[in-house]
Amino acid sequence: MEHLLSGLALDSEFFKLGGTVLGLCLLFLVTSRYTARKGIKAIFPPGPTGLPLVRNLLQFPSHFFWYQLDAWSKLHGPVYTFWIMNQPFVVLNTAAAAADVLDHQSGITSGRLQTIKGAFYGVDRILTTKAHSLGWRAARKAMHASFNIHSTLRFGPLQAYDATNLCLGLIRYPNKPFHLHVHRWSASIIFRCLYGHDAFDIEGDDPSTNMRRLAEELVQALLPQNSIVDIFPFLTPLIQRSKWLRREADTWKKETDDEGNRLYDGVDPTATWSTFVGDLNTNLEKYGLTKEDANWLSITVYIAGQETTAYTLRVLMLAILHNPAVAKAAQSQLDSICGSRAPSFEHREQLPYIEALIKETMRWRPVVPGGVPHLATEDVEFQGFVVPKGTIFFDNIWSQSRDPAVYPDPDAFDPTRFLDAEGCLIPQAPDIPLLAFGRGRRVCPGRDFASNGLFIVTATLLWAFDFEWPVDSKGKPIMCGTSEMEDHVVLTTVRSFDVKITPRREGLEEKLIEILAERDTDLSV
Ligand code: HEM
Repeated sequence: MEHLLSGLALDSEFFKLGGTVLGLCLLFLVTSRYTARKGIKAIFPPGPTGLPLVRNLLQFPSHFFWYQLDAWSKLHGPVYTFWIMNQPFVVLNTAAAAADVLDHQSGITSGRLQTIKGAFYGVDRILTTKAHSLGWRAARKAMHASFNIHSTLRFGPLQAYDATNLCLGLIRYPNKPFHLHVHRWSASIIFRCLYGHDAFDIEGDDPSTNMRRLAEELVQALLPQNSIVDIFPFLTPLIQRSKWLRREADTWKKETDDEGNRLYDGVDPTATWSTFVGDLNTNLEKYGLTKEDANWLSITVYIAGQETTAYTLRVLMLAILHNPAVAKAAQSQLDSICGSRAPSFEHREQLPYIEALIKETMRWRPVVPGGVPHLATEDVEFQGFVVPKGTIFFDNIWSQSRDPAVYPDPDAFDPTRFLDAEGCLIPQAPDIPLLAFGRGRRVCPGRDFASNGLFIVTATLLWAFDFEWPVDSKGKPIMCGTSEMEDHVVLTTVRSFDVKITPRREGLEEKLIEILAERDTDLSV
């Protein structure tokens, strides 16, 4: 009984065999909330055949589920359905299919799974997992006010500062693993735009440690195999009545609430860039939020924005190391536009190759490859199919990004696919946005902020350094393969690897210190 809420035999052979997969949102393995409804004639897209009763459950790998979704897409085409028990999952494998369902019908395809264990953890306070409701709308509105394409520019100076600080950290602490540098960089940016304060130092305290731990605990707690209550919902009243059975969820909620409030109440009033929390606090009434909502929204922004951005930069570095010609082309454009001046946002329009490099990184190895599942809140008709309310849609970003009809030779890493013959960025087709950020009403609200941060950091890194694989004692490069990915439930990134950096400019360290001083002034203006 002890682990009733916290998990059913985590190592259970049953789940090891085929059960686990779908991260935060796929808790419905056995007890789906979906019930086939009388009165409508459902026409599901055909998909893989499964076994009686469990259907496709045992065909699911316990890790990297998007590779299985991709393999099925090769057999069943742009859309197919797979089933876990009686729960249908419709997988959207082309940008056109995803646009048809998630963009053009977003009013009825923007729900999220709600699970019993999730309710114990209070995940309806987290924007990413909130139902498509008035509360979700209020939180999105507040988020949009700070992170829309225009307002997010106010964080530019701090993103430029932290990009420079990352470069300085790489020079000063060359033995520190690259992924830790990157983690500090992305945590510092998101943290500072939320709460203010100074940039994180690479060797000092990491003020985001607690939040990161709590985020990881939540992801683990909500894994399908860790949620017996979603498998046997009749246990719900028992757990509701027992503090002892609820204690893990209650402890998590309290700790997260306390940590969030500590950070929220400690927002730096001297920050000159108008912090997200500062804006929320001033406008609670306008956004229709309580202080508790605002606290949880800030927590969400940290959780949703930190790893995704860091993981993308790790992939970008992997791509550069495997494609030195790409790094050279980017550096040649940087040198001709910026010369000895560090790149800034003012140079952005003249650096289309950097933009293309970032887009290609997100296409080549999207860090949310299976998307975040959307729930149909009404019956949905598309392409001759009728999919009932309660169906879960997978925005299969992985397969969409490697559709050869849209991206010829999809395995190649080639930023020029986003450029025209003159080297200018090709305008985005309406149904093919940057796929990595998802779709419809749920599209990532931090996408402009993330793109800005990735632009300035990529430009600054490539302006400052040459990157190579380090070598072993025999002079052999210590490489990481392009498919050596890690599975982080709904996220993925490349495994950690070392990088050899060589400054591209005389006196780079001093120059970076000067730039930091200038950028510090920009921050205080
Ligand atoms: C490269 C970095 C990032 C990637 C690849 C990424 C990707 C995504 C994806 C795929 C979704 C799901 C969209 C859908 O359901 O269709 C999402 C949702 C979300 N993202 Fe991002 N994201 C990134 C950075 C950020 C940042 C920096 C923030 C915050 C400033 C953020 C905040 C959110 C939030 C709050 C949601 C949930 C939206 C909702 O459910 O209504 N993301 N993101």
